[in-house]
Amino acid sequence: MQAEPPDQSFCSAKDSHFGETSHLILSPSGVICFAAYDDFYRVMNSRCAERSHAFLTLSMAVSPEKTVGSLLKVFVPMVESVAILGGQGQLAFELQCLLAPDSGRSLSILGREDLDVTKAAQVDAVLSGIHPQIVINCAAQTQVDVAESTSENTFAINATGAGHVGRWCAANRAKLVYISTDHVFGQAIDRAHARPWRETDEPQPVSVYSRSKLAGEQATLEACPHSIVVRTCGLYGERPAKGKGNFVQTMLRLAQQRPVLKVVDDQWCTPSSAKDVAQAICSLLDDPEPFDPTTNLTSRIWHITNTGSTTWAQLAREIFSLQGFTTEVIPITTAEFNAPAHRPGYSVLDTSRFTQRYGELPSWKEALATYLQMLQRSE
Ligand SMILES: NC(=O)C1=CN([C@@H]2O[C@H](COP(=O)(O)OP(=O)(O)OC[C@H]3O[C@@H](n4cnc5c(N)ncnc54)[C@H](OP(=O)(O)O)[C@@H]3O)[C@@H](O)[C@H]2O)C=CC1
Ligand SMILES: Cc1cn([C@H]2C[C@H](O)[C@@H](COP(=O)(O)OP(=O)(O)O[C@H]3O[C@@H](C)C(=O)[C@@H](O)[C@H]3O)O2)c(=O)[nH]c1=O
Repeated sequence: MQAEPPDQSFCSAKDSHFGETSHLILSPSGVICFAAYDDFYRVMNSRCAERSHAFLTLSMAVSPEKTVGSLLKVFVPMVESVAILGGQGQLAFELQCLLAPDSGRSLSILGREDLDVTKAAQVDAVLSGIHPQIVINCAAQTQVDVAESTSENTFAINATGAGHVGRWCAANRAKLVYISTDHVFGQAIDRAHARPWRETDEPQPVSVYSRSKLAGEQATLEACPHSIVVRTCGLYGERPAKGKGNFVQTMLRLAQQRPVLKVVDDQWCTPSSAKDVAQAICSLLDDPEPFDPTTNLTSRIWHITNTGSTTWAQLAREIFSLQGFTTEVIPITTAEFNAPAHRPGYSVLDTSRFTQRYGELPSWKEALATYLQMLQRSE
């Protein structure tokens, strides 16, 4: 096979598998050449052998100071492919924007109609047809109140379906990320004595949705040794879910209809930008350590939200203030809102384990301002 003529529109991406000194250079045609390092061949050989990829070695007269053009010594297919399940959802949209092909990975976006996680045979057939090295399971029934009256279906998706995906990933040595929720910490505790929940704290889910998500976490971690769980909260993204929307866009919509809105003021959490959380998930994907199968189960759980905490009523006020709306927010209690599902009184997540290793996400106020500016630009 004749090597492709080098073109200069390469981008360089550090590859964490080979440490800081090596660079992978991605050509637009999707092959990867590199500044050669001996260990690169050893690992790449084994990787490509695993995937029965052609591993073409051309002449090997390589030295780091040569130009990209002369460094075209080894062509390898894409080294990692990613499949995102629940691919038509809010978080999946942000992930696919970040994991686009020029990030050095190939991407499969699988909506429910492409892959229904409740159907084990379809999970096996579709994933075996793609053979992703990384699976991000964003598939879920996320309508918390609807879940109260659809327990069987909710568990089939959020828990049993997660197990199907976990088993395929285990059998095919794929890394797996399961997205979970702050709602697993359902206990309504006194705000004055509360501290953010750590990954090692015992969950106390109080709704069908939160119980199904906790079961999904357990199914994932037990089925697949190379899996992690990312718990987050109150996601708002550019493409809200069909059935659920997101709180920010709901508030913007209701404010157009009513001058006064009643919003609960006794649920403390950290509503987060789906884009920021997706960026954080990409940090985890770039680091092999979190997927180390020898770590214990809780070490494979990561809390990721923007920083700070608030109530939904305070968030609503901040939305309207930033938008210059005069909408009045009347604080009410969860009991007064009287929704079908119980919700945590305090579900602020302690994200220090993630931030110590990868850095802090923006504050919830900064994230909200950025999001609203994005919405205004896209109008
Ligand atoms: N939204 C939030 O505030 C938070 C979400 N999370 C978690 O993050 C993840 C992503 O959330 P988000 O993007 O907001 O959710 P969305 O509701 O936007 O997306 C979920 C996607 O899963 C799909 N889906 C539903 N059932 C199945 C199935 N059986 N097989 C395959 N796909 C299915 C849905 O498809 P369809 O549209 O056809 O139903 C939808 O596109 C979920 O796991 C959620 O529990 C965690 C904390 C907060
Ligand atoms: C629309 C509205 C909601 N609320 C309350 C209801 C609820 O307690 C809170 C948030 O409303 P939402 O409908 O956004 O929320 P909710 O379904 O509670 O959102 C949850 O979604 C799932 C998927 C998660 O994983 C959680 O992290 C959380 O984000 O605000 C009001 O008080 N007034 C209103 O006008």
